[in-house]
Amino acid sequence: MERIILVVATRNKGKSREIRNALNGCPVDIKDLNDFGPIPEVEEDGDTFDDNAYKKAHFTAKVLGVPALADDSGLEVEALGGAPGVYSSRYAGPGATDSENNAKLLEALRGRNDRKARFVCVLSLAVPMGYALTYEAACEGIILEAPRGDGGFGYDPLFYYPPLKKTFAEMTPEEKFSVSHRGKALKELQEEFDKVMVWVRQRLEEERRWRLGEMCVEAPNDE
Ligand SMILES: O=P(O)(O)OP(=O)(O)OP(=O)(O)OC[C@H]1O[C@@H](n2cnc3c(O)ncnc32)[C@H](O)[C@@H]1O
Ligand SMILES: [Mg+2]
Repeated sequence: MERIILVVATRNKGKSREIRNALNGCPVDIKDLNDFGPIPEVEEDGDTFDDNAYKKAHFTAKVLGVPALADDSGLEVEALGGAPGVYSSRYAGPGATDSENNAKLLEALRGRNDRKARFVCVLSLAVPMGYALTYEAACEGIILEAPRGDGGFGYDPLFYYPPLKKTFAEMTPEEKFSVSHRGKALKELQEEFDKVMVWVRQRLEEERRWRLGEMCVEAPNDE
């Protein structure tokens, strides 16, 4: 049987590495956005991780004509009312670097004792016609007063995970995968991967027949 192509729809190298490592060995041909010509960026204007994950996955699947897996994730800090949340990648402004975002977070929490936070990850796997599967997970921790460790990406050096007494940036990739928001969501996807591939094949077949006018299926609402 022909292998399914799955494109990992992220421009974040840290995320891409974690997702590709997790799916390595799964019966699918993993591609990333660099394997295709340049495609426009999606505007991440949804109010929730869920909305943005679906938007990125569906847009990419539609443009490239192959199933796509997107990740929308971020950090929710309790004392900041859940900020930076869906704005995590641009907390310090459009195009902000990880260190600018981290500096802004430290500033926002300066002098605060309540430093509880959680990382959230929503994965959306969409086919070109718009059907999608969703996986979601979170991981709770504490925001430190200064960065520790040089692994990982994003807010990892500030995110301390008490059960392992390490920040995400001090963990090996395997340790981070075993406890992180993205690791947990990816494990759920891995566990039912065979079923997911059956579902994808069915949707692609429906789509093919639908294009040929052989059947009348209702496409889900497109945004
Ligand atoms: O949209 P794509 O192209 O996937 O890449 P992005 O970096 O813009 O990703 P998001 O829109 O989902 O923003 C998520 C931000 O949250 C942060 N983040 C998410 N997961 C993280 C993790 O595992 N460790 C550290 N920071 C993380 C990081 O700053 C990301 O830029
Ligand atoms: Mg983004």
